[in-house]
Amino acid sequence: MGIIERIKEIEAEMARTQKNKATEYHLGQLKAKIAKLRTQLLEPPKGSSAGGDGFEVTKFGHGRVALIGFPSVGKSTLLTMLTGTHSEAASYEFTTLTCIPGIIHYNDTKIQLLDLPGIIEGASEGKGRGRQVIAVAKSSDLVLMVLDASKDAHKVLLSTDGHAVRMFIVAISYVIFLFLACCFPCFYQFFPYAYLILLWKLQSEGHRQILTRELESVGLRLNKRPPQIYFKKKKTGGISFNSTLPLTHVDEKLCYQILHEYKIHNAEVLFREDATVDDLIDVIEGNRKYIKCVYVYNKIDVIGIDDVDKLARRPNSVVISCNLKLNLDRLLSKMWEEMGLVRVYTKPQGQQPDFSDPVVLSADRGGCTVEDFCNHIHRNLIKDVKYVLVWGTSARHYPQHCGLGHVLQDEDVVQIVKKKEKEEGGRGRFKSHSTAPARISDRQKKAPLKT
Ligand SMILES: Nc1nc2c(ncn2[C@@H]2O[C@H](COP(=O)(O)OP(=O)(O)OP(=O)(O)O)[C@@H](O)[C@H]2O)c(=O)[nH]1
Ligand SMILES: [K+]
Ligand SMILES: [Mg+2]
Repeated sequence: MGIIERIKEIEAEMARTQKNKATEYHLGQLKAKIAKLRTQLLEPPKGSSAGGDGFEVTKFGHGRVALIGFPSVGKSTLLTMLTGTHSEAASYEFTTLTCIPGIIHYNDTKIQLLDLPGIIEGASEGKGRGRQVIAVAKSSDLVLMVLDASKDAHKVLLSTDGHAVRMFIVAISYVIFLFLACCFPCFYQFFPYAYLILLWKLQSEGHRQILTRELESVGLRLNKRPPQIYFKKKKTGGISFNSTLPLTHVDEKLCYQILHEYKIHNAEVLFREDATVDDLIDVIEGNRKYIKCVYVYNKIDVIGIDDVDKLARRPNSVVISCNLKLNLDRLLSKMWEEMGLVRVYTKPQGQQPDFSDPVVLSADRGGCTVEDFCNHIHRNLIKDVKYVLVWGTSARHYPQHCGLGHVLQDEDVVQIVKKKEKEEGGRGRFKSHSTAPARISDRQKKAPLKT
C-alpha cells in the first residue's frame, strides 16, 4: 500500500472514531501517524536529484513573494500588472506551466514576485504540479493567496474557520425544513432533495480553506507563530513533562504516547502555552515553515459592492481588480507591511546619507541588529567597529551611541565609528539631543544630520 493510501485509511479511521475523553489518546496517536507519513511523502525519492523541473528560480532582491491560487484566478495578470514582466494570461485553466519571476520596485527595495501554475485540491499529494508549486511557496517570505472573488463571495459565512457555525446552520435549517414538510404536504417530496443540496453547499469549502489545508498538510503554517513548547531530545533520563500553566488539550499520558509513536523515550518537554496535540506534533517534527500570507480577492469588478465589503473585512485580506486596476497600491502596502523589511541608510562621516540605496534587513531572515547590519556590508567589518551612531525611530536621542546588539528599525540612519578612527566632535556626544523620535527622512528634509 502506498503512503497516500495509508494516510487516507488513517483519516477514514479518525472520521469513524467518536471524539471524546476515552478516544482522545487514540486520536492523538493517529494524528502523529499521519504527520509521520506526510513527512515521508515529502522526502524526495531515493536516487533522484531534488526538483529539476524548471521551478528553481534564483533568489533575487530583498524578499520573495509567491502567487498561489487555483487556475484562472488572475495570478499571471497580477504579475504583469505589478512587475511589468509579461506572463501569459488567458481564460483557460493552466495557462501558466512554470515559475515566472518578476521584480517589484517598492520603497527603494526590490521584491521578487513569482507567478506559478494554478494548484488544485490534492496538490500536496502530487496532483498537477502541486508539489513543485508548494516547494516554491516554502522558499518564499510571503505567500499571496490569490482567490476569485466571484467564487468565494457567497461562501463568506459558510467558510468560517470553526465548524460550530456550520453545524448550527445545519441544525436550524433541518428544523425549518421539517416544519415546512409537515405544514405543506406537497413540500414533503422535495424535502430530502432540498436538504441534501443545503448540506452539500455547507460541506463545500471555499477555495481559501482548500488551499490552506493543502499547504498545511505539507508542513506550511500560514499566519501562525511557532507553538510555545520547549522540546529537547536526550540520551537518558526518561521523559520529563512540565507546563507553566494548566493544560486543557494535552496531558502527560497523551504526550508520552505521541513521543512513543516517534520512538522517543528520553526528552524534556515544557509547555509554555495551552497548546494542542497538533502543536506538539509540529514541534516534534521540527520541519514546519511559518510563513505570512495575504489573501488577495481578485475580480471584484464582477461582484456587488456588499460582497466586496464583506471580503475586504476578512482578516489579512485585500480586495483588488486587475482589469480595472483597483486597489493595487493597497495590495503593495499590505505586502510591504507583512514582509517587515527594515531599510537602514549608511551615513559616511561628515556627509549626508544616501537615501536612495538602503541596506535592507529583515527580522525573519538574518535579523535587524547593528551586528547584522555590519555583516551585511562586509563580513570582516565587525571586528573594526567601536560603536555606531544611530538616528531614527530606534534611537532614544539623536544620535544615539549603540552597540552591536541594538535593534534597528525601518528608515534608521547609521554611522559606523571604527576602532582606530576618532569620533568627530567627540565631546559633543549628545549635542544634537532630541527626545521625540521621528522618521529620519522627515527630519532630514528640515535639517542636515550632524557628525
Ligand atoms: N473580470 C476580471 N477578469 C480578470 C481579472 N484579472 C484577470 N482576469 C481574467 O481571468 C482570466 C485568467 O487570468 P490569468 O492571469 O491567466 O489567471 P492565472 O491565475 O494565471 O491562471 P493559470 O495560469 O491558468 O493558473 C483571464 O481571462 C483574465 O483576463 C479581473 O480583475 N477581473
Ligand atoms: K488562465
Ligand atoms: Mg497564469
